[in-house]
Amino acid sequence: MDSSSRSAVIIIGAGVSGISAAKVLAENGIADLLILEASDRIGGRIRKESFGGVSVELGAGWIAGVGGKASNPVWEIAAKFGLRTCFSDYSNARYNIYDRSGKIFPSGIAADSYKKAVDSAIQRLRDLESDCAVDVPNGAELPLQVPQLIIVFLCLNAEKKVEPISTYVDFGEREFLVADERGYEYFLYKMAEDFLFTSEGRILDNRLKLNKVVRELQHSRNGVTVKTEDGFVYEANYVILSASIGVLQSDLICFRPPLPRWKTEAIEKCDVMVYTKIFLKFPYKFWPCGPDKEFFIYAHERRGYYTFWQHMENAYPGSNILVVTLTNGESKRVEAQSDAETLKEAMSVLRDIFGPEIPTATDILVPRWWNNRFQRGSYSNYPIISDNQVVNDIKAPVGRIFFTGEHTSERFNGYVHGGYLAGIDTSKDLLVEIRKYERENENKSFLLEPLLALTGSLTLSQSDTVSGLQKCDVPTQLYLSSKLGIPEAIL
Ligand SMILES: Cc1cc2nc3c(=O)[nH]c(=O)nc-3n(C[C@H](O)[C@H](O)[C@H](O)COP(=O)(O)OP(=O)(O)OC[C@H]3O[C@@H](n4cnc5c(N)ncnc54)[C@H](O)[C@@H]3O)c2cc1C
Repeated sequence: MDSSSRSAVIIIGAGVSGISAAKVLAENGIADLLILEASDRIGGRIRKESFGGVSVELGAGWIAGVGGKASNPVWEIAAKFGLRTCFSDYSNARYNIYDRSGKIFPSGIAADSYKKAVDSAIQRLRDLESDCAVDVPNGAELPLQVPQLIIVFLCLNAEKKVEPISTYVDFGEREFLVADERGYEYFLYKMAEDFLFTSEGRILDNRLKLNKVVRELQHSRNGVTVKTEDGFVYEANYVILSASIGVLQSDLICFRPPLPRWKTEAIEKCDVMVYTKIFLKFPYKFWPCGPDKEFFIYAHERRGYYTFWQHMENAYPGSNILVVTLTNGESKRVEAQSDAETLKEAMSVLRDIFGPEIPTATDILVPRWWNNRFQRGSYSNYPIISDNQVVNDIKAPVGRIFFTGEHTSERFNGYVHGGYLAGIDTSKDLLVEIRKYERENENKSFLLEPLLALTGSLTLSQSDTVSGLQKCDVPTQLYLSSKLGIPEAIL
């Protein structure tokens, strides 16, 4: 058992939603909080790693939704802390489509194919069969993080309820790649600095506990007992759980009593998207560079086979790094094989495009989001045609357990700003609950004391009225609660 006493709130997970939730609580006077994080770092799906002499982002890489009528809060924070970013102009990707023989599709055909791809996406949406990828020539597949394709959905006027992508409607259509040696996660450290004790860029506050894998949440109307894999037990009045939808779908965390059916059904309904950026380091550049060449597409008959490429010269000139993006089935397939096998496949694609003479990559980095038991995927993906009930149920608290994370954001799920805003929302909901509880208890103590004095059977001090009542016998409880109209609170 950990020596720490009961906390007001335990936050599980130190990704962007957990940190923003904790910050709001701290700013509102809940200093007695504890953050339990399974991994050895904060950031969750915001994660940098040194590769090929620069800092690359294995998870979130872009600040998506910039330049619109409202300001993206993550963009504002990044600007405040001077995070280095560069604009990603995807618009030319359509003119850089290579076939298997390395020939670039003539711009007319490419544009036409692109239009077909867009039409195909619309059709698939209308058929309610969208699986987050669309066809390009030869049946290749593009990940839907490519904004132009996402924008397509904005224009949809389908007869069913097809929601536009709120990020682009609200915050704008521009995307900026974070290209900062301190990493995207730097803004999280800066946020944490506001309420946790830090020194020389490190968080030293013992309210943040790393390497604490939560395995069990035992909850009742009196509080939550949190058990971690290393055998520690923590008590809290409330818990905020920010684990991803993939983790909620797995058996990592056991709930006692189990979550109600409406909750588990909603959790199961949300798809998990797997999105993988594979980094390749080369001794020198052999791909075309320039402002309209950052992205290129490989059209292969197999859907999603090493389709979407980006060079990192704009972000880090001279880094000689290429990134290829895979999704879902291809991501899982590649995660299951050795990096050497993946390197072989990627090199074969690049030799198709640029010829046999190109050098072999000297290094490869393959993130494994699907097999990471603290993530189980990259981000949530709600069925495009659905009502808000699923997300509302996923977000709804169960007793004293509150849920947060990008998957609980009705408008911005799947994005960093979705996680950030979800953390704020969840903490605000919890604060309302805490204040309500405090008010009710103040009223109870105020009303109970004279009443109890009258009965002459109990003598309770004002401070222990509620906990004391739990010790008295059931008839007395029933009597008092019916008198006071608070049946649930003291039984
Ligand atoms: C490859 C990839 C690319 C992406 N690209 C973009 C992008 O370009 N732009 C964008 O805006 N978004 C992008 N996203 C999405 C974005 O990263 C997420 O939406 C956001 O970071 C999620 O934050 P979160 O706090 O909800 O969850 P997380 O970051 O997953 O935080 C949850 C935390 O809970 C911890 N945890 C899990 N289980 C337990 C447990 N049992 N006990 C204790 N701790 C636990 C985890 O370790 C994690 O730290 C991308 C994601 C991925 C993976």
